[in-house]
Amino acid sequence: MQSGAEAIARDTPSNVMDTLDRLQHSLQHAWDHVKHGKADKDTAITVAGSVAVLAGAYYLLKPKKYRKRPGASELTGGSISRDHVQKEFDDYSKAYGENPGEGITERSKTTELVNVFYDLVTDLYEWGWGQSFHFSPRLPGKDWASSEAAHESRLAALLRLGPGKKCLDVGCGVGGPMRTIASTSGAEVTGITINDYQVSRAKHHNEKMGVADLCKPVQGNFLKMPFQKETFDGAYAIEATCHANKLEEVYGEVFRVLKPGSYFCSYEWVATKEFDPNDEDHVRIIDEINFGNGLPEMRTYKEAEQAGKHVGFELVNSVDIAVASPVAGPWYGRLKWLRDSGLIGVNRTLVNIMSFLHLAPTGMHDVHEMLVKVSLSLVQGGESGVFSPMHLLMFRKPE
Ligand SMILES: C=C(CC[C@@H](C)[C@H]1CC[C@H]2C3=CC[C@H]4[C@H](C)[C@@H](O)CC[C@]4(C)[C@H]3CC[C@]12C)C(C)C
Ligand SMILES: C[S@@+](CC[C@H](N)C(=O)[O-])C[C@H]1O[C@@H](n2cnc3c(N)ncnc32)[C@H](O)[C@@H]1O
Repeated sequence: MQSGAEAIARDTPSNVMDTLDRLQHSLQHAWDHVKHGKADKDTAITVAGSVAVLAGAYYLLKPKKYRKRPGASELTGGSISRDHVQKEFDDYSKAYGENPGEGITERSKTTELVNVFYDLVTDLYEWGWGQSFHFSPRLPGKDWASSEAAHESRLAALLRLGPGKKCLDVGCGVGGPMRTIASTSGAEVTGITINDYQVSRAKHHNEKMGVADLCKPVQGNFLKMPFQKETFDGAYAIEATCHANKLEEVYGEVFRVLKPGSYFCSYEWVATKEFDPNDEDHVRIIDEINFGNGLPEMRTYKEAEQAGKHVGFELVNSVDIAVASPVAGPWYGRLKWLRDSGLIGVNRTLVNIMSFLHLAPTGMHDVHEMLVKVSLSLVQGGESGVFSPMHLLMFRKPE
């Protein structure tokens, strides 16, 4: 069997391997000094520096098959060719109006802009967050990964999924939730996303994790789904329907493809009852959240409830998971931690280095800056309580 080091040696350019070799030798030399009690300040600096460079090189150059996430040196603009990333980002930015609360000005372009948005951010999300593009409350004694899985599998339980059932994931991203839900319930999950780059990423992960038989990502518009009526035994949407101009349009399509008597659960992005449209700060926070996340506008949770009822659903439950548990940590804690620990700063430096070396497409810097900014707005939205990304709505299609 091939070792990790051999694989790195095979997949890495020889000049880089020479440099790594030299570093390894000076590290060995310095370590011998330390062992024999001859360590001085220079030796300590050599050891610390070499460890940092080796760790950095390993992080950046580790061959793909040993990684769960893309490396900083592999950031792309999804399906957008590298010379068009800057222009697409500039056009995306111009699509947002100047007036408070305006969101996307030409609503006929929303779906196209959302697709561009995900071409621009998908690699950055996978790199800096993981395969599930959503938030979760932090459960006591659990790490973020388990808290995320619990947030996802709650939906499998609510939808009463099990082996032989067919479920729809409305806006599936690169399939993190789909894999959790299919593997906890045994149900077959079909995911739909507007973005074809995400479909290729989702297929790649499904194959790698051995769940491709149960998880089927397809490219398509959730406002006009390529499925027959009454196909699915259940459906869920995780932080995805917020991209639709009108919630009725996407909810109506979900209603059509569900079998009578089955359930639809959605974690909705909403302005909470704390939101005051006359408070300039609240409006600014929501505006910034819309821009940095590809949203046409923000809905209130009441409007979301109404939208479901308008298309024929019965409302079974409506609860803001962000405030439901008195013991869970806040959903924005992970973003806050990334910022406070300095990791967002490290990422910014890496993106800048990759852009300077032309390893990342021109424009990636601006996309990353948009995310840095929106991470602050999201934390402010959470701390002030005016915004929730997880208002759970559970609907039932009548028999
Ligand atoms: C549901 C949606 C996306 C929710 C989250 C998955 C993303 C929202 C903001 C994103 C991020 C912000 C800061 C980035 C950081 C600057 C970068 O270095 C690494 C990636 C981030 C942490 C990134 C990760 C994903 C988010 C948390 C929306 C789109 C409807
Ligand atoms: C924030 S991501 C969430 C992804 C996934 N639910 C998760 O939690 O990992 C939103 C998803 O909605 C999808 N989406 C947005 N608008 C869409 C549309 N009109 N049709 C299909 N998918 C859409 C995006 O492509 C993306 O996959």
